[in-house]
Amino acid sequence: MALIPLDLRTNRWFLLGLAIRVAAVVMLVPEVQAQWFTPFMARTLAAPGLDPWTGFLHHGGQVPEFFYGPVMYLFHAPFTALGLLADRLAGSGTAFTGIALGFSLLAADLALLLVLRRMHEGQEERVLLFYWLSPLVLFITYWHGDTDLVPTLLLALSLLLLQRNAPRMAGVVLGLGIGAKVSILAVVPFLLIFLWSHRRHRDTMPGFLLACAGVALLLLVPPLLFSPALQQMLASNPRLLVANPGMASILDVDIMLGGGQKLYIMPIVYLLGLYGAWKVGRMSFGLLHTVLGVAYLVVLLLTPSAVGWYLWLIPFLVAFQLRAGPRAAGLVLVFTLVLIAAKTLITAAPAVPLLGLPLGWLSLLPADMMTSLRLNSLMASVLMGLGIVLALTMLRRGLDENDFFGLSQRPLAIGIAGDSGTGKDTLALAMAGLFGEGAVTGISGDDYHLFERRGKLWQAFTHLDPRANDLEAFTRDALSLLAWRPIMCRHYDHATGLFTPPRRIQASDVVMVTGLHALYPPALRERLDVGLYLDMDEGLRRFFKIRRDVGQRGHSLERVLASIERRMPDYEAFIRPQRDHADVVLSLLPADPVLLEDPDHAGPMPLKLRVRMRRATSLDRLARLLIALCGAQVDVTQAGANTMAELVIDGSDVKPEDIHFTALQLVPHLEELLARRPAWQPGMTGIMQLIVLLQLAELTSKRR
Ligand SMILES: Nc1ncnc2c1ncn2[C@@H]1O[C@H](COP(=O)(O)OP(=O)(O)O)[C@@H](O)[C@H]1O
Ligand SMILES: O=C(COP(=O)(O)O)[C@H](O)[C@H](O)COP(=O)(O)O
Repeated sequence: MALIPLDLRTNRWFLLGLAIRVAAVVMLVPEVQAQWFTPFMARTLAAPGLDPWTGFLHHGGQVPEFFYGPVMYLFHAPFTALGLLADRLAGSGTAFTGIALGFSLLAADLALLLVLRRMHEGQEERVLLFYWLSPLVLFITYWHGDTDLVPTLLLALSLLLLQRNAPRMAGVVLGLGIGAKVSILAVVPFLLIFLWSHRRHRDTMPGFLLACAGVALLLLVPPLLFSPALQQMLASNPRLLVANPGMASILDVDIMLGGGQKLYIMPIVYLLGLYGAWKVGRMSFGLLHTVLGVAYLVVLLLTPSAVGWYLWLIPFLVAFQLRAGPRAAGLVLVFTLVLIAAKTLITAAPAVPLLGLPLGWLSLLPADMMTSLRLNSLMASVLMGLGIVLALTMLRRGLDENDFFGLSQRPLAIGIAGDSGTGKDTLALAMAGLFGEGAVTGISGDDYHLFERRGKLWQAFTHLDPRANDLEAFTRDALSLLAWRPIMCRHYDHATGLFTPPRRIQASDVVMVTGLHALYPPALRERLDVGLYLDMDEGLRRFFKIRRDVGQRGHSLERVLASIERRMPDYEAFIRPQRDHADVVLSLLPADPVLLEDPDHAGPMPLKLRVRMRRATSLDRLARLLIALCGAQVDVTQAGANTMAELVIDGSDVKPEDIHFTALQLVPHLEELLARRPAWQPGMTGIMQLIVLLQLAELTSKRR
């Protein structure tokens, strides 16, 4: 129990679900476990060897007994070995071995709960409701006895690792999943399409694929080569391509083409699913969960599949219910209950050795009703109908949300304008941390200065004069990147005041357009999804600019002071007016202005942040969360007829994890939408990241 987090150990719903599970493991003996899995584990562990499958057949085992890969066997071995020992000591046949197998599944069950809680941080209570108390999980695992929880756990863990920017580890875990049950292979093309759809993930694809393939081949090739029995068991697995008389196969659904030829529906639907995923473009995590869930659902609906396969839906049904709210939960519950009723009609109820009762309400029904194909077909038809409604609902919801980055087919465009030293580069760098290094391409107005530092023409112009900058090229190149076209652009090196040779800049999922004039050209401004203007307190700006330009850019104090004074008219004429075109105006203010009087002050500079927003719903909720979760002081002024809504936030010791938790409250499926866990900055920079993210969320909700 020590592995279980305290908040779970004291949660009544968790304890209820645990009690149900333990009672089921002790009291019920599912037929598939009694007939197949327990004898296989008992016999092979009684005579351990490198090839348990052949050993089992030599000891009179029947096929198909355990048509899983070595990982499934190794997962259950520790628990069932203890059960076998208990049976040896008690002389109780395989009773304890069966119970031990049940507890082995309970361990996988608990691990999957923990994985889903990490995947949906901030929604742990509802994860308990939608997963831990799911009738489907209880029915399939503890009533019917399938062991699909193990590959489902590995699949969910692989998705969590992808979400946590660990693609190589995700590949290893997915390889283990394939080593548990080969059918997980069906997921791999969808994950590759997801990775490919994010330019920042493309270079991680080889690592992910090699790790997955390497682990899967290492686990499956040797046993398959050297164990004819395993070949026989896997090949006879009724769910694979080989159709077995009397048992369902994924090729059961077909259309006769005459002349004995058939058109198998499953391969067609699977390929259409891959094509659909490819056409979506940049896929959020939420949409990846949706695509995988719908793909599995379609496979399940099109094949009278084993009950266990429905477990693979669980992580995606949980994600769907968390995002889509009560109506979705109701739809999933109805689907689940009809599924359980339909499957109960055709599968055996577990034995109850302790009570000796023939369990199952079915024994109360007239015998002929049980075998009536009409009832069975009716249930299957209702299930198909509900399944199609569920699949369409999941797909619509997933596609709607996928628009978080604006149209998922094009880069997101964020503009940051402001005077020199107001924090444009600092904020752009912070936003790159939010979206992921490889996800952001930056284009800076400084690179479009017309002259180098020593140029004589700086006598005629200041940098703030649009005529001293090639704003046409700046606009043209920014729009090229936003159309996914690469550009060739030189760089203005502030360390030397010289231009570097042109270099190729490739577009990515997010394009940050920063510079003195980022909101100046109308053609550029109109294409931005969010326009930010940094309006730093002038005293603070001078303090920061002097410290930077003298310390990092090699200017003399006199030159910087003279430049600041000389630029004031152009600031008023060309830079400040951009503020009226911004969606958000961010102003860093000194929390302790006295510190500015000491130009040599090298310690921390406590800051406040004033935020003015055009699009500002849930302003009060944002303020409340910043106060409650970030420990900040917040003053709110609602928007007026001609004024923007305003927040003044004070709290320079705001921690990144508090900002992350605040963001999850405001944008619950944040990580799914960003397809990663964002890296937050401390203090007011982190708050600025949050404000920009909320603007993007507002933008998407408006587009829906
Ligand atoms: N959010 C911030 N928090 C703390 N200091 C900042 C922040 N933004 C800017 N600064 C300070 O101001 C200086 C200038 O910032 P910078 O991003 O280079 O401005 P710009 O790109 O607008 O010229 C930085 O060197 C840094 O010391
Ligand atoms: O005003 C700016 C813009 O840069 P920023 O907005 O980053 O301050 C710089 O002074 C010029 O680019 C020249 O740079 P340098 O002083 O290196 O010649």
